[in-house]
Amino acid sequence: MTLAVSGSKRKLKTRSTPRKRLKTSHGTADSLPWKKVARPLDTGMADDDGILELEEVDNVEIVYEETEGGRVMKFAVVQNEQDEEEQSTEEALSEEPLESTNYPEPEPFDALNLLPNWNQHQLHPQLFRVLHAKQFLSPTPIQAAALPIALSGRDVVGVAQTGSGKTLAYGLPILHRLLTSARQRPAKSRRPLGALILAPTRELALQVSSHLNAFLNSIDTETEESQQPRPPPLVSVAAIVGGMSAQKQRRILERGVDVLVATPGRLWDIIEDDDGLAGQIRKLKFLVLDEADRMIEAGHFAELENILRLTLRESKDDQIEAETEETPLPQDGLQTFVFSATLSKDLQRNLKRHTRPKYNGKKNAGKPASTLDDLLLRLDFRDSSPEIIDLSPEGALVSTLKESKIECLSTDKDVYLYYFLLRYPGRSLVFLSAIDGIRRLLPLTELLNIKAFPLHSQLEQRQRLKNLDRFKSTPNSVLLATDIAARGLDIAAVDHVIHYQIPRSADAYVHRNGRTARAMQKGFSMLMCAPDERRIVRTLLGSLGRQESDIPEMDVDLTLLDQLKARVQLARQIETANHKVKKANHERKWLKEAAEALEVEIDSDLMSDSEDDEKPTARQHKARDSKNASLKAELRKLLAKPLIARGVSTRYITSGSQPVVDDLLAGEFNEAIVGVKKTEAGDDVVLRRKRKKTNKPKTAVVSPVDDGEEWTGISTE
Ligand SMILES: Nc1ncnc2c1ncn2[C@@H]1O[C@H](COP(=O)(O)OP(=O)(O)OP(=O)(O)O)[C@@H](O)[C@H]1O
Repeated sequence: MTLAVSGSKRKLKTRSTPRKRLKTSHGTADSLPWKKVARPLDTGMADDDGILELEEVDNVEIVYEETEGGRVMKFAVVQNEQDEEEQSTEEALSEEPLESTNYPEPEPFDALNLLPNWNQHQLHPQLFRVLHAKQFLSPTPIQAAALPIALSGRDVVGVAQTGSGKTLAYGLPILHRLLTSARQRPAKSRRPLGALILAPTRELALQVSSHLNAFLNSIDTETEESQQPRPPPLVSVAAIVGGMSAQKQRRILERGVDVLVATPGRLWDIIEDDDGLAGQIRKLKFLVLDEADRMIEAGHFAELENILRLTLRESKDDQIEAETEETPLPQDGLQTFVFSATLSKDLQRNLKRHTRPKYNGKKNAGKPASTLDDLLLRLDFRDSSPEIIDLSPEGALVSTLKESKIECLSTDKDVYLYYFLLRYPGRSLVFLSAIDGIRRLLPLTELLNIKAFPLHSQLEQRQRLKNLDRFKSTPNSVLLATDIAARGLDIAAVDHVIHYQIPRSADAYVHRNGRTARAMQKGFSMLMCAPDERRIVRTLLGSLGRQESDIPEMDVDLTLLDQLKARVQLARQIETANHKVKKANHERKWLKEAAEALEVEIDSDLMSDSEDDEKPTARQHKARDSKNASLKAELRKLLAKPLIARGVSTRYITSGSQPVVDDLLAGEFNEAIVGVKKTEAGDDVVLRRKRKKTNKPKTAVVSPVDDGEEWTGISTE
C-alpha cells in the first residue's frame, strides 16, 4: 500500500512473515516510524511523478476501531519478540561506557570466611560475590585444576566429563583479567575485544554468553542503591550467532564488546565484510575453543580455520620454531584455552609442544585440514607447552549416571519409548539421528497426550530457543532433538536421555549422555538398540574400552507393552491419514501461491478436488473424515482406559499377586498405570551377562513385524 502525503511518497510495507505480536501502539500516519528511502538519481520517470521524497515504514498493520462517529482506521506498529530481545541486548551495550573513573572501586570480598574453598584463587571481588550468591561454594575439579594455570597466564587444554563446570574453568580467568584491567581503560574509549569464545552451536553460544553475563551483572541487594539505574557493565559479553539479525549484531560489534561468544559460521560472515573485526581478533587476549571436536562435525571447519588463521603470529621471530622450553609463558599476551569432554589421548599428546608441526600460516595454505587433530595442531599456542588437564573418567563414564539399554526391533521403538515415558515421568531428552524422525514422532506424541517439543536445525532460531525454554520449564515433558542438542547444553534437571536412534560415534554417545547427570546430580540414559544396530553399538562401546554387556537392560513390564501397542498403532493410523491430507493441501497451497506470485492462472482442474482421478472426490473426503473421526474416538477411548500392570487384580485392590492398596494409601503410585509403584528408571535395570546359546525360541514381546531384522527380543527369564 502506498500513501502520498504532501509531495512525498510513503510506502506501507506489510510484514512478509507472520510474527508473534508482543506490543502494538496505535497512532496516525504521521506518527509512524517512517524511514527515508534512498532513490537512484535517475528514476526514469518524468518529473519523478511529482514526488519530492520517498519514505517507508515496516511492521505496520491497519486496524479498525468502532467509535461513536463510526468506524475509524488506525495504524498499529507491531514489535516482535526477537526485535525486543535484540533491542534490549543492544540497549544494554549501546550505553556510553562510563568514564573509567566513574566505576566505583570494587568492594573487597571476604573470601577467606565466605568462600574458603575458593580463597586460594585470587579472583576479582565481583566474581567471588556472584559465586557466593549462586552458592557455588567450591570449585569443581576441572575448575580447581585449571584456574591456577590459566590465572598464571598459561595455555590450557582441559578435558573433563560433561556437566563438570568447564565454562567457568575458562570463563573465570578471562573475566578476572578483563575486570581487573577494565578500570584502567582510558575514559570513553571503545571497548577493545578481549576474548573470543567459539562454540559449535547457536544454543551453546547463547548459553555460554548468558552464563558469563550472570557473573558481570551486579547482585541486587535490598539497599537503596539497587533502585538506582544500573551502570553499563564494566565488562560486556555478547553472542554472535546465525539465525538472528546480522545487522544488529554488527552494530553491537561497532560499539565495542569485551567478550564475544560466537559460532564460527556467522562470525566469519561478519569478519569478511569488516576488516576492523579481523584487526581486533589479531589483538585478542584470550581465544577459547569450546567443544572443539563438535565444531568439525558441524561443518564449520573452513570458517574455523580462517578465524584461527587471524590469531597466528606474523613476525618470524615469534613463530613456534623460535620458542624454546625455557620460555614457557606467552609472548604477545594471547592465551588459548581448548575445552571438551572428549579429546583423544593421542591428540592431547600431540598438542604438546615437541610433537606439534611447525605451522606458519602459509604452509598448506588454502588446503583445509580434514580432522580435528589437524585443526588443533594449527593453533598457535603461545605457550611452548600448553598444560593438558585430563580429568575424563575411565570409559567416559560419569559417576552419577546410570546407563541402560533396550533391545527391540526398530518398528517397536515407538511403543517402548511410549512405555518408558509413561512409566518414568520426568524431563526426557530423546535423541534421533534425523529430522524426519522427529517430524514423524512429534504428532504421535501429541495424539498420545505426551507433551513434546522439537529441536533441530530446520526450525527458526527463535522457535528453537522457545522450545528449549518450554522444555526447561515443563517438569514432565520431552524434547525430541537431533545432535544439535548433544553438546554443552546445560538444562537443569534432565532426568533421562534416550537414544531413540543410536549415536553416530562414541563421542556423541558421551555428549548426549552428558545432558543428564550434570554437576554431580543423578541422571539416567537409555540406549534403544535394534538388532541391526548391535554391531555398531559394540564397536562404539569398544572404543570407550567397554563392552555391550556392561550396560544393564531395562526391566520392562510386557503386559503393559501389549496394551500400549494398540494405542500406538491407532495413533500411527491417524497420523498417516492426516499426513496424506496435509501433504495434498500443502501442494495445492503451494501451487496457488506460486501462480499468484507469477501472475498466471492455473487450470481449474489442477485445483479442484473432484475432477482429478488421483484426488479424492467429495464423497471420498467425507468417508475419510469420518474414518479419521472414528479412529480418533477409538484412541480417546483407549487413552481413557486405565493401564493395568501385571499381577494386579482390577476387582479387588487388596488381592492379586500385587496388591496396590498400600501404594495407593502411601501416594507412591504411578498416575498413568494402575499397580505400578513410583520408581526411578535407574531402579528398574538388570545386568544380564552374555546369554548361553540355546535353541529355545526367544519370547517376542511385541508381535514381530517381518522386515528382515533378526529378532533377539527382550528376555523374560
Ligand atoms: N563450582 C560450581 N559449583 C556448583 N555448580 C557449578 C559450579 N561450576 C559450574 N556449576 C554449574 O554446573 C553446571 C554445568 O556447568 P557447565 O555447563 O560449565 O558444564 P560443562 O563441563 O561445560 O558441560 P558440557 O561438557 O556438557 O558442556 C552449570 O549449571 C553450572 O552453573
